Amino acid sequence: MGCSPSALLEQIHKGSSASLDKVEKCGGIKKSPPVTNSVTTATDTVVSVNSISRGPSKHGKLLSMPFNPFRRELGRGVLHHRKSSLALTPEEEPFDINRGPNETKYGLISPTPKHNLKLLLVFVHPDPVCDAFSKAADKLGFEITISSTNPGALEEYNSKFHDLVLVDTRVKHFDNDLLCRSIRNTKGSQHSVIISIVRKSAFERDDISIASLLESGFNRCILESTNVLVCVNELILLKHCDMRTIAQHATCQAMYTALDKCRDLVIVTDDSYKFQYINAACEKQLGLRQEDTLGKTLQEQLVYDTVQINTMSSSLLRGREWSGPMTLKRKSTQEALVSSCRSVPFSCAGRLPTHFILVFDPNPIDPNLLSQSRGSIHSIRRGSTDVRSISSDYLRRTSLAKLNALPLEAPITKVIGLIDQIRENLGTNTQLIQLIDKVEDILKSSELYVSYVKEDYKMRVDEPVVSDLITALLSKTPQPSITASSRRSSNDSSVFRPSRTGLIKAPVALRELLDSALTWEFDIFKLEDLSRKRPLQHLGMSLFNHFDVGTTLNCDDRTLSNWLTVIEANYHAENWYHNSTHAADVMQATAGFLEKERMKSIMEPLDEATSLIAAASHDLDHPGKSSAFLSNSNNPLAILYNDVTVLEQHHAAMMFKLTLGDERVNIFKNLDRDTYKLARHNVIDMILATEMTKHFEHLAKFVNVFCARNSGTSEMIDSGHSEDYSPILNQENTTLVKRMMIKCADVSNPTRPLRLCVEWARRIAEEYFQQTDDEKSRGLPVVMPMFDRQSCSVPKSQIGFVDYIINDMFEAWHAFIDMPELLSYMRQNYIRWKEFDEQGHTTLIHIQKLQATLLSPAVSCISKSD
Ligand SMILES: Nc1ncnc2c1ncn2[C@@H]1O[C@@H]2COP(=O)(O)O[C@H]2[C@H]1O
Repeated sequence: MGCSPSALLEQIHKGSSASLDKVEKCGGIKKSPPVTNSVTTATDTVVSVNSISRGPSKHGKLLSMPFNPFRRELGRGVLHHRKSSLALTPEEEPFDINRGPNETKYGLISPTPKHNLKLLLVFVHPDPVCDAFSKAADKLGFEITISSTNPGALEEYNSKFHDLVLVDTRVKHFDNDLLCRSIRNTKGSQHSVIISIVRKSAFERDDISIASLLESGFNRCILESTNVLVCVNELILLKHCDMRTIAQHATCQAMYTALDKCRDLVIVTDDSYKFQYINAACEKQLGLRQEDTLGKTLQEQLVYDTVQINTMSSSLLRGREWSGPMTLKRKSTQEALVSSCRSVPFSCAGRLPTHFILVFDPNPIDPNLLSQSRGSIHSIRRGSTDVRSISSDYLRRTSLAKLNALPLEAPITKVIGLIDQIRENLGTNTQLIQLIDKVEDILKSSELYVSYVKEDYKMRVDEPVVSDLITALLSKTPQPSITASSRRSSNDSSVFRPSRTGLIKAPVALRELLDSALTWEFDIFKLEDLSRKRPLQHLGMSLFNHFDVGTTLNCDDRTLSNWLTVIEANYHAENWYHNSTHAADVMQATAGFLEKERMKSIMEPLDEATSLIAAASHDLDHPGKSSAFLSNSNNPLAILYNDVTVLEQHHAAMMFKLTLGDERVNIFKNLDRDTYKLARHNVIDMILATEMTKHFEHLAKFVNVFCARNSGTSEMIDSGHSEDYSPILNQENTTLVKRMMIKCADVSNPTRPLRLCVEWARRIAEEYFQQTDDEKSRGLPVVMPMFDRQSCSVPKSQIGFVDYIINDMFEAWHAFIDMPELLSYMRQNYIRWKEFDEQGHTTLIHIQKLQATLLSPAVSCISKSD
C-alpha cells in the first residue's frame, strides 16, 4: 500500500480531537450538529464556536470542527504557564505521555506555521478596552498592531496578514461591515479570524446589528472588557478554537486531497458500517458513487459476507486494527474480487470507536494463489465466500512470516512451521485444513496443559479427603517455607565434618541388604533401621559404585561419601515422611528404573549420575510441611522465591550451596566447565520436575512424545510392550524421560509391596496430620482439613491418590519402561486399601494395628523410633 491514507485520516481526526461534522458535497463523517456563527461573552466559561467554512472548498467535502478547548486542559493548571497541548503547529505541541490513543499528536497544516501570532487591533479611540486587549495580547506573546482608521487597518492587514483581527464595533465611527468585507476580499484572508468587539448591551436587546456583522464576515462577536485576565482568556479561546480550527480546516483539505489522489481504496464508515466517505480510487475501482453510498451500509453495497464483517468487527470494536483479505463486489460488473484490507478504528469522542477506516489494496489478490494452498478459493469463484478460511489463512501466513523472520527457535515455532508445511500439501481437502487450523490454534495457546487440569480434572473429585489432597498437591498456590532455624535437624550441618573413620564400613547385614538394592521389593525401612537412620549414606554409596558415578564425575569415593553424608545430614530426621529415608527410597527407585533396558539405551553416564544425585537431593532441607502451609506462614524462603516453586527451588539451590561450599564434598570439582554446566542443568531440571503443581504438564508432555502412537495409555499397557513407537531421542525428549523418572520415583510408594506401601501411607498421613495440628495451633488457615488425625480415612486418601495421580502416570511409565510389577503392586495395594476402608480400618491407629498383625514381618523395621 503506497502512501498511508489511514494514517493521514487519523492525523486529521486524532490530531484535532475534533469531530468532522459536515461534508458539503456528499455527506460525510458526521458526529456533531453543524454550528453557526455565534456570539460569546468574554466572561462565558463555555464557548460555542462558529463554523469557519467560508466558501466551498475545491473538493467540497469538508467541514467545520466544533472543538472544546477545555477538554484536554482540565486539571492541567493555568494555561499560560505551559505550552498548550492544543497547539497550532506541531512544534508547539508538547510531548504528553498521558495522551490517550484518540489524542495522538499529528501536525496541522498552517500557512505560516512558525511565526508569532499577529494581532491587529482596530480601535478608533484607543481606550481601556483596547488597552486591556493589547496587554493581554502582549502577555500571550502576540505581535500587536493597533490601527485607528479604516484604510489604515486595511493597509496594515495587507502588509502583515494578521492571524487575528479585533475590530471595535461599539461605536459606528466607520463602516465596520465594509472593513470586514474588504479584509475578507483579500487573498489569503481565510486564514484570519476577524472578531467584532461589541457592547454588553448588544445582547440585552434583539440587536440585528450583530447578525449583520456576522453576515459581513466576522467570525464572532465578543463583549467589551477592561479586565486584562478576561481578555487573556478570550484571546486564548480565540487562539485555540477559532484559529486552530482554521489550521484544521487547511489540514483536512490537504488530507482529503491526498486521499482522493492516492491509489489505495479508502472508505470511512461509522461504527455500524454506514458509509461516511469513499475516496476517488474507491469510486473508480468499485464502480461506486459517494452519493449512492451515503446512509447505506458496507454490507448492502460492498461486502456481502457478514462473517467477514463480524471477524473484522471483533477487532475494531475493541479498538484494535485488523487486517485480512476481504471479498468485495464491483458494483458495475457484479464481479467478486478479493482485496487485502487494513482497517483502523478511531473515536471522535469517548473511548469507544465511532468510525472505521478501511483501506483496500488497489491490486486484488489473485484467487489462484489462494487456491494453491486452500480449497476455499473455489467458493470465491462461485461467488460465495468462504471468507473465514481465506482470512484466517491470510493471517496465518502473515503471522508465520513474521514468526519466521524473528531470531527465535522455540519448539512451538518449529511445530507451527511444520503444520504450515502440512497445510500446504493438503490440496483442497477443506475438512483436513480446518482440522489443521484447529490444531494450530490450540498449539498457539501458552497454557497447553494447565487448563486441562483446571477445567476438568479436579471437578471429578468428590471424596472430601481426596479433594483436599489433590487440591493441595496440584494447586498453584504460593509455597512458602518455615523459618531457617527450625529447618535444621539436630544432627545436620551445612558444612561437612569429616568422619574420623573415613569411608563407612557397613556391617554384614547391611551389606547383604544392599545386595538387593536394585530390586523393586527392596526394604528401605530395614535399611533405615540397620543404618541407624543413615540409609542415604549407605545406599547412595552402593548405587554410586554400581553406576560408576565416580568415574563419570572424575571424583574419588571419599568425596562421594562426604557428599552423601552432608546431603543426608541436611534432611530433617524429625520429619515423618520427608526425611533421608524418603530420599534414599527415591534414589533406589531411580536406580531401579535406570537398570531397565529402555533406560540404558537412552541414558548417558552423565544422565545416570545426575539422576541419582537429583534423586538423593530432591527434597533436601524439606521442612515437613506442604507448600500451602508454608505459604501461609510468610517464611523467608517464600519471600526469596516469590511464592513460586519455593520448596523445589530451595532443594536444588541448597544442594549446590552445600556441594560447592566445601571442596571435600564437591563432587563436581573435576568436571570441565561445560560438563559441569550440563550436570547442573540436569540436576536442577529434575528436582524442579518433582513439583506436583506441574504434575499433569510433565505427564502430558511425556505421553505426547512417548505414547502418542497409541490412542491411550491403557491400550499400550494391555497390548504389552510397545516396540511400535520410537520417538526421536534428542536431548529434549531425554529430558522428558528423566523428569518422568524422578516423578515416578518420588511417588512410587503406592506401587511398592503392600508392607512398604502402607508404611509410607502412614508416614505421609502423619506428616499431614501434624501440619493440620500446627495450622490449628498457630491460627493459620487449615489447608487440608480432612487430614485430621481424629477423622481422616487413610485408605480413602490412598485410593484417591492412586485414582487421581498414580494410576495414569504409572501406566504410562510402565508402557515406556516395561515394569509390570509397578502396576501389579499398585493394583493389589489398591484392592487392599478398599478392603481396609470397607472393614473400617481408617485411622492411623487402625493402620498401625494392621501393620502389627497382617503386615508383621516388617514390624521391627517400619516402626518409627524417635
Ligand atoms: N502415599 C501418598 N499419599 C498421599 N500423598 C502422597 C503419597 N506419597 C506422596 N504423596 C504426596 O506427593 C507429593 C510428591 O511431592 P513431595 O515429595 O513434595 O510431597 C509428596 C506428598 O505430598
